[in-house]
Amino acid sequence: MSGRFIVVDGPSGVGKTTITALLADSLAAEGWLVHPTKEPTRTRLGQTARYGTDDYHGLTLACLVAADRYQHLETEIRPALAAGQIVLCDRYLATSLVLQRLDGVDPTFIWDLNSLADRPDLTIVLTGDPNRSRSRAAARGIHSRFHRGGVDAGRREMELYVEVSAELSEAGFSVHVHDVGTQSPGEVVAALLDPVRALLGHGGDAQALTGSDARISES
Ligand SMILES: Nc1ncnc2c1ncn2[C@@H]1O[C@H](COP(=O)(O)OP(=O)(O)OP(=O)(O)O)[C@@H](O)[C@H]1O
Ligand SMILES: Cc1cn([C@H]2C[C@H](O)[C@@H](COP(=O)(O)O)O2)c(=O)[nH]c1=O
Repeated sequence: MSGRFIVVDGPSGVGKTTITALLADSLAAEGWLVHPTKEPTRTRLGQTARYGTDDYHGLTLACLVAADRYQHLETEIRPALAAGQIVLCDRYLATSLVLQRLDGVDPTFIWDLNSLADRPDLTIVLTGDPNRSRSRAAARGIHSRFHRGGVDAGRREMELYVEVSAELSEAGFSVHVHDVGTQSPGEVVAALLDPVRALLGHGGDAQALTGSDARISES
């Protein structure tokens, strides 16, 4: 039994956490076993990375988030996949390729550091107006130096996510870039269900999920 590994990435405030949660609800309502999670994780190591960006920079932060990722894979993601679940992860490799690069780390080092991390079955990259994303992040609350900086910082972050999406595709990753524009969270999720259902292999027909597939909930 083997599940599916889907990650949701993109700039601060673009809506990753909101969309991951709603996507998880939609898939669960269709009967799929879903394991929503996020990086950095809620462990001591992960929280050190999430809230420690004023203390840790460059190579140190790159190694911290990579260590958290390997622990996450070993203790949570791989077991959930082995149990046939759909793992939905808020932030993953694209974040490292963008934020650590903004932090002055050579991309080759970031690729090398992550070379033994599992390749997601689908990488969703959300993009959107940097002004809107930055204001949403500010309204929600700032807990990282990467959230600070004005719209110029937001624009650079967004451009890098677009570049990194192309890099990931070239490296053989399956990448779906979605511009959220002025869509509501519900509209974003509705648009993302197409590529997700294509991955899950039932052509958008939730009724086809009736008990024979190992990834379907017993309930
Ligand atoms: N499509 C949307 N339309 C309107 N508001 C949204 C939308 N998506 C998210 N929001 C709101 O924007 C704020 C930031 O959303 P969220 O925390 O999901 O973003 P994020 O990308 O996970 O941010 P971060 O990376 O900084 O944690 C939240 O208050 C959320 O309710
Ligand atoms: C996965 C990942 C995270 N970070 C840092 C950047 C931010 O401080 C936090 C993310 O916090 P949020 O609550 O999700 O906005 O973690 C990083 O530098 N590199 C990474 O790969």
